[in-house]
Amino acid sequence: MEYSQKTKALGITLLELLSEALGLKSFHLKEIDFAEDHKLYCHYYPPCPEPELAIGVPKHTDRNFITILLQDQIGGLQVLYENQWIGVPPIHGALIVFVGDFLELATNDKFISVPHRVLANQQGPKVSVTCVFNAPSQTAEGAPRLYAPIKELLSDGNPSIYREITYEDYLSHRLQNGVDGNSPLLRPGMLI
Ligand SMILES: O=C(O)CCC(=O)C(=O)O
Ligand SMILES: [Fe+2]
Repeated sequence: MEYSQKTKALGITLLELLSEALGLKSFHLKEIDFAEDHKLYCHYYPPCPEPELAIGVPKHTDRNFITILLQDQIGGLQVLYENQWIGVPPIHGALIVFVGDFLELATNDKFISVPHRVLANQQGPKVSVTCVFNAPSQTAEGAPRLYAPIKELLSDGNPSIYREITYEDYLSHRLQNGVDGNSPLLRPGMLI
């Protein structure tokens, strides 16, 4: 409970800093409901006798605004950087922050949602905790919530590259991707 409250507060601070980094007022991302739907998930990875034949979590991008991840000392998290899987070594007390697909969309690709995966491991069990800031599918009035790049970030030199979409549109593109793990934002139906 306390961890949940602290990570929520950290997430809000991050949203303020990210807003400023984008040249927006510090409350901008928070005010467009980025901090509204906050959840905590615990992952348990049992030790795997043949890790080369298995995967902990397959390649994916996160379907939210941001993820704050706490990993233990076992390791196995990798990010895809320039077509190579790079290990993210565990550092005691450190948190990892992922930009999710909806922040990539909102910032018109200024911030990129990086594909990542978790390898299976002979050691273990491994545990991790993720705190996610989700993109609500509906408005407070119950209408489908629309997502598009933030207008203040767009200009003639930086036109919107994404269509206005609902969370349902996003999910259906994500499901069409099957198991390739690529961001649904790369699909033609998302791009203008
Ligand atoms: O457990 C981990 O290290 C990462 C989990 C993850 O990528 C996720 O929950 O989206
Ligand atoms: Fe993830």
